[in-house]
Amino acid sequence: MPVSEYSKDSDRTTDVQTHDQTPFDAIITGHPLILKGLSDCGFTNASPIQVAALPTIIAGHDTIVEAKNGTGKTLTFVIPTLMRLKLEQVHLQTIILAPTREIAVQIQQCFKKVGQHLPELKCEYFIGGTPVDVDKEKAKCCQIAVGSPGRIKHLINEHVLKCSEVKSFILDEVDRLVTDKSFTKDVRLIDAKLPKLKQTIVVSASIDKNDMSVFDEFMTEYIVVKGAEEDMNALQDPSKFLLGIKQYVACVKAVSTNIILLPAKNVRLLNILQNLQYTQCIIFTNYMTRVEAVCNMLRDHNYKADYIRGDQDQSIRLELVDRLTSFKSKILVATDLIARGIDSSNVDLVINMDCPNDWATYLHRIGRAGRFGNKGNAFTILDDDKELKTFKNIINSIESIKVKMLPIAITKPILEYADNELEDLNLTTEPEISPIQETGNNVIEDNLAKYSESDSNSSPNVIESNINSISEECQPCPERKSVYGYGVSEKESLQKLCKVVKETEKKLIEDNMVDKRLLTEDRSFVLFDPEPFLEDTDQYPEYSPDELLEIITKYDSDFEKYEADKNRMLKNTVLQTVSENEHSNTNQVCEENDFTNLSNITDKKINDIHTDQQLQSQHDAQINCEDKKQFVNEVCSESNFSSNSNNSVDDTKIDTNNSQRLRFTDIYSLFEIPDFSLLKPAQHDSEVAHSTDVGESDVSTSIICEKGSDDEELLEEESCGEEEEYSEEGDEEEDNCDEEESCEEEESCDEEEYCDAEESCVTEESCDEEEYHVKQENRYEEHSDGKKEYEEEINLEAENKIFDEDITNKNGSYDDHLDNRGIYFVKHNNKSKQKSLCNNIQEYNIPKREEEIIENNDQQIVDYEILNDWYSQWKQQMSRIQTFVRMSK
Ligand SMILES: Nc1ncnc2c1ncn2[C@@H]1O[C@H](COP(=O)(O)OP(=O)(O)OP(=O)(O)O)[C@@H](O)[C@H]1O
Repeated sequence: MPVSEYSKDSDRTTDVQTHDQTPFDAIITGHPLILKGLSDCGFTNASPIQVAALPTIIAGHDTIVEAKNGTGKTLTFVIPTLMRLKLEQVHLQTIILAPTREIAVQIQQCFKKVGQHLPELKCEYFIGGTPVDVDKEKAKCCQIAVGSPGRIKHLINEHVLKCSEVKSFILDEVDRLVTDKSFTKDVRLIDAKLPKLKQTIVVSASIDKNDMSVFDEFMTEYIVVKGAEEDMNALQDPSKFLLGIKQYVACVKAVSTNIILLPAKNVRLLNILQNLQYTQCIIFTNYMTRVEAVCNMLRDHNYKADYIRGDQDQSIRLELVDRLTSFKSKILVATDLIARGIDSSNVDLVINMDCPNDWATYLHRIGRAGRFGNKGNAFTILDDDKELKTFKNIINSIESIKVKMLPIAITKPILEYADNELEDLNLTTEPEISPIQETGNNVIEDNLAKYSESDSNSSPNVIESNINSISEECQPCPERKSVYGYGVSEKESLQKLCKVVKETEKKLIEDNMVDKRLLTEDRSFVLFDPEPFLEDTDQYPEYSPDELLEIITKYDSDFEKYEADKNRMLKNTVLQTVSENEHSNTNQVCEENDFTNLSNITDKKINDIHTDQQLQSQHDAQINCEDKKQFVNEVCSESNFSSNSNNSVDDTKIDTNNSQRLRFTDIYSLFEIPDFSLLKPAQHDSEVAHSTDVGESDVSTSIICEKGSDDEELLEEESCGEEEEYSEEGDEEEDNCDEEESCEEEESCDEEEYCDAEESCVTEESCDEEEYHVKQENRYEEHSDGKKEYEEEINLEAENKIFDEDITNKNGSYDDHLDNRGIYFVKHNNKSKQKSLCNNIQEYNIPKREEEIIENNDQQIVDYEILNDWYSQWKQQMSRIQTFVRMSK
């Protein structure tokens, strides 16, 4: 039934009804204009959470507000904020943070509506993706600032938003703001700028009990207010789910490849849409790339559909949300960008095309339907194997959830199925199948294990040599899909690889080889070869590591069948390298030259390949020689870097008492990632200087010169989106200023904190696109100004006080250019190197700033060589990791 037909108050669920209707004027006294505003918006009676929270918040207590989606939490802070506002004073009095720009705009609109009779009210939104100049104007006489943390932090740091008179600080969707480390830093920074004496209100529908301690940081004493529990109905309804939403799972047969799975899900989607009446629908997918595809598919079937995702221009995004909330769009296909907060009262159908990443995401997604006690339906389309299991695991952690299974063949309109006609989703999770029972003829048996067994005469590889310690720890559930060795699951394995990547980056940062603010979590993994995982390789750089991790994890093993020959060869390539390392370099300490030495590139690579060929022909006579040649050519042409024989670790330094450490070391060795912990930081400058002296300038500039190279393209492609948005939106000044923030962050955030933030990105199962986008946004805001970064590098003293300065000067753009290409800054003290760099820059019509550089006494300049080497090597390492991932399926 369309919402409009049952939207009378009495038809709403008890989620939003108190047993004795409480009119707002019973709670709010002395504010007739606010009451008038409420009444004009159609808000007469308060919802249970409003009844519970308003008195506490009006009384000035720090408060945690937790209530189901769509039950009216926004008004719990909008009303008290308006009540305490000193309208005659034009300075900033309240700051409200939200994790997405769209939510921020929505909150600001709510203030405007409820405060429509307060002519002096000045409530503005401040979000990334909009011109910062305009924000600066708006900030001048703003009383209530609502925004995304990045932009608000920026404006505070620029002293545009002045915090000294702020009386209340509100965090909407607080669980996101305080658990997503990319927000946490900003939130902390903002909080630190606000007066100690203020009221803090935090709000969410999904506060995890385990995360409560984090609030101690923001509030000393607080009151927790929960909507449902305060309400009489709470006893019957302790769950977090809205009573008005019926939840269904619709399965499709698990098939061998994603390429088949997606069309199968599309069929199911169409099937649902055809068998259901709905007013408005939001379809969520986990992947940015699918949003448009699903939307186009729907349009092909004559559905009126829009799509929204994070890489769209901000004005388009806002327009799309507006189309949804003003009921102009019937179906909106979206990423998790709008999973939270967005309120469109006519949405009564939510369809998940993929399994949400966690219970909170599921909760928020389906909470887009059933707003304020309306009824709605939520469907989650899953394959009947892995995805179904994952889904069960996710929702199992939520109390009182009821999900029905939709029959495979829908024979009548879905809502005509009586409850007893549909199976309950059995939430008992099935135990993982022991991989041992599945070996035999299975094509996806553990290639690594197979290799170890079948080729026992060959030199032992590092994995094999450490099998015992690993299996001891992981027994009794060994799994076959491991890139790590026996007893480690594929997922765990991949997560460990992810950690290794992070660990390596961290060490690079610690050794001052790269600038930590430019080494982001997205950098390394974009260097994976996308070909086997994604249909549309152009989209590849848009994936965050966590998304990639998930893609890889979910990637179907049947691909092995198609790529078997190639994989076998790659397998041998890697194993042979491992074997060589084991033999020849066991006791060599990894040296920094491993990274900078690019000599013997092609020869060594060809040698590797030849060795592989021999090995391959011994092992597999079926491989076609022509294919092999082609493969060799492919590898030679795509790789400009060879395995470096010095890249082994010193086995004697492995701490055998620490299996975790041991495993990391194995991986370093296996993938030839130098163990940076064995590097002496002091070596850095001298070694770089040495490599500069031997005339590597060609190499050093190759990132700049080889415009067509893969690395180059990837870097450009990745940075291009940022640049586009950045320049289009006129955020230069913002980014100028953000350098200050970075400095300040560096001062205030210790290394550990930084590492935590990095780590968080690793452990999240999949980075949703909203998150990705917001992270990107934060990154632009923090990092985009290469010039500023450069100045930081060369002027450490200024760095310490930069926060207090009002930086408005605009220098040349050459460093911007560098930054936009994703190239890192590295300290260096070689002037000739610096000069050649500047010349190269000039070739590309980039304004040069040679004098400025040379005049600098710190002699710290940008060095591309090391970065080029690093990228090349990293790329190769990543492709090897990927190869192992493929092999091990
Ligand atoms: N007292 C009220 N009477 C009628 N409608 C209300 C009342 N309070 C809120 N609403 C409406 O309910 C809808 C949901 O409110 P709101 O967006 O504040 O929910 P929420 O709890 O913040 O949801 P979410 O957790 O999804 O962000 C909005 O359309 C709002 O206008």
